[in-house]
Amino acid sequence: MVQKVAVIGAGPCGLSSVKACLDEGLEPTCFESSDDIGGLWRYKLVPGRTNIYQCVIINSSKEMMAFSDFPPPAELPNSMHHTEVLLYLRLYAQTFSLLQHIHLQVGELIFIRGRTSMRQDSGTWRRRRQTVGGRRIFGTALIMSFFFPFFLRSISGIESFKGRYFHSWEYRNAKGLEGKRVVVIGFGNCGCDIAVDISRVAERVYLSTRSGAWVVGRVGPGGLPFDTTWISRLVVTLSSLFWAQIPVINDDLPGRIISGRIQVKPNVKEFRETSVVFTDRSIIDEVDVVVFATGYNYSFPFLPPDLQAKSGYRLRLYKHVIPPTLAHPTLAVVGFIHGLGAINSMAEMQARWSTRVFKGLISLPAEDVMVKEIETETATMNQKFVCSERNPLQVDVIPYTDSLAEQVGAKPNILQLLFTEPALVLQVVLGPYTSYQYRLSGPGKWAGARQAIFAQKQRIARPFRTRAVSEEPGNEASSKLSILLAFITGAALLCYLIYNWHLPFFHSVE
Ligand SMILES: Cc1cc2nc3c(=O)[nH]c(=O)nc-3n(C[C@H](O)[C@H](O)[C@H](O)COP(=O)(O)OP(=O)(O)OC[C@H]3O[C@@H](n4cnc5c(N)ncnc54)[C@H](O)[C@@H]3O)c2cc1C
Repeated sequence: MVQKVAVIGAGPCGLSSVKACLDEGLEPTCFESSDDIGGLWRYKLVPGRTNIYQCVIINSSKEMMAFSDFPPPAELPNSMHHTEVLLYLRLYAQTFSLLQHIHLQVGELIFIRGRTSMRQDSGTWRRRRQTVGGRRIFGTALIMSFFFPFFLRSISGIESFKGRYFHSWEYRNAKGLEGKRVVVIGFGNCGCDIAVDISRVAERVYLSTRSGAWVVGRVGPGGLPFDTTWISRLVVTLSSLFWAQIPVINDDLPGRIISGRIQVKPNVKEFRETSVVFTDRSIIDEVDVVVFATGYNYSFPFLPPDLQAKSGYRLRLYKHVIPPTLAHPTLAVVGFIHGLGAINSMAEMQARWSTRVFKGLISLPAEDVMVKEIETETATMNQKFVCSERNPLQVDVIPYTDSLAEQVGAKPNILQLLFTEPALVLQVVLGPYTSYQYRLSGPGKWAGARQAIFAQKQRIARPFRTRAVSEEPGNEASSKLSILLAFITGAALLCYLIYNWHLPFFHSVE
């Protein structure tokens, strides 16, 4: 009998989960509470469950965020606006006929475990609300992660503050903030994006940070996307000790700081009626608006409480996916993961791994072994990364995804490829770490994967080709000269870096 799988949410992780089920011959039904697919990437003027602001541009470049068997259209820009991310998701859903498996506007869902007796877990899941499709029993469930805004209400005096304050979750655009004095609290990606956006119209923006961050631009060497140069198997292996904290991706922030439009401040100590006091005792008066870009907490309200056990700040999930305490491994959490890279490819691999666990093709260790592994991993994670309630977990993206891919049977065999296809190995090891490499072999092998890898540089270059450039001999000579100059500049830069121990394109804001 075909196993039925309930997939909750039709955001990027839900869509790739539906596809993973279909690829494995399972029968998915996806339940989406809103009226459309796309999750967070469907911009709504009125705040909904998941939200983005009007200016959001994706942090990872298009090739780095692509699903493993669906390269984005070459003509899309490398750093896509949220409308283009949504377009990509719609194309993905259409191409793989996912829409027919998705129910929209299903209302709130609660899943309860099926039981064969009072004590015996049957391993099935039953939907409690029956708005769509009547009573349904599912063999397995794939759920996405759900976040809610985290307010720093602990800062004293917020109740006496007479200005306006809100969480970044409510922010859409800078309308209404013209000429205002605004304090943005939080130096993460949202806080920095929003501070930059508001700083174009406000009188002044103050950006408060507790511990600073590395700020990285999207534009890397040669005008190419930064991540396609810096996130390769080789570079990441060589620099794995470098990233204790996920950097802030922002091209405009340094320019706004240097021009004084944004002033960086330390942590907020207290609020007064019209002013904000910082921990260095400096005070900003006549503050009109405070934006709490203080991140998100997660919650899985539809799950039984015993499955919400935590290890450190993270949920206690084996491989960050499956609760170890279930009598039957029939529930997986997909996309509850952070690392230096796009969530899409990690979540997609989690879904591929989960569906094979559901089918019994991957067997899990005994409960105590899984629990021990989770605790050890949590301890290592806490040592290596800056984890907190709002950044509950972080992984090294490549080793983590490889470890799942290995069990799926889709990890690229680099040693073997070295002998059979050395040109491909160069792309896989030195080229951008794109997810097509997980479709070269094994279950889910895609005939187009090899070509997708070889053509990724052309797809990256395509949006830059906006005009015809003449190929006159003069141009050739000047391009040779450019290469020579680039070489000399590179050598000089390297000497400078070694001397000063800095890396380009990174700005540390403390
Ligand atoms: C401002 C912002 C920028 C970001 N930028 C990036 C980026 O550049 N790169 C990146 O990799 N990640 C980024 N992220 C992270 C982002 O969370 C992921 O890109 C991605 O959207 C996660 O996919 P998801 O499917 O898990 O969740 P979502 O996209 O949030 O989708 C979840 C879906 O589930 C539905 N749902 C929720 N509860 C229920 C329920 N009870 N029943 C049924 N349906 C339900 C929601 O309506 C929604 O459609 C960003 C996040 C934010 C907030």
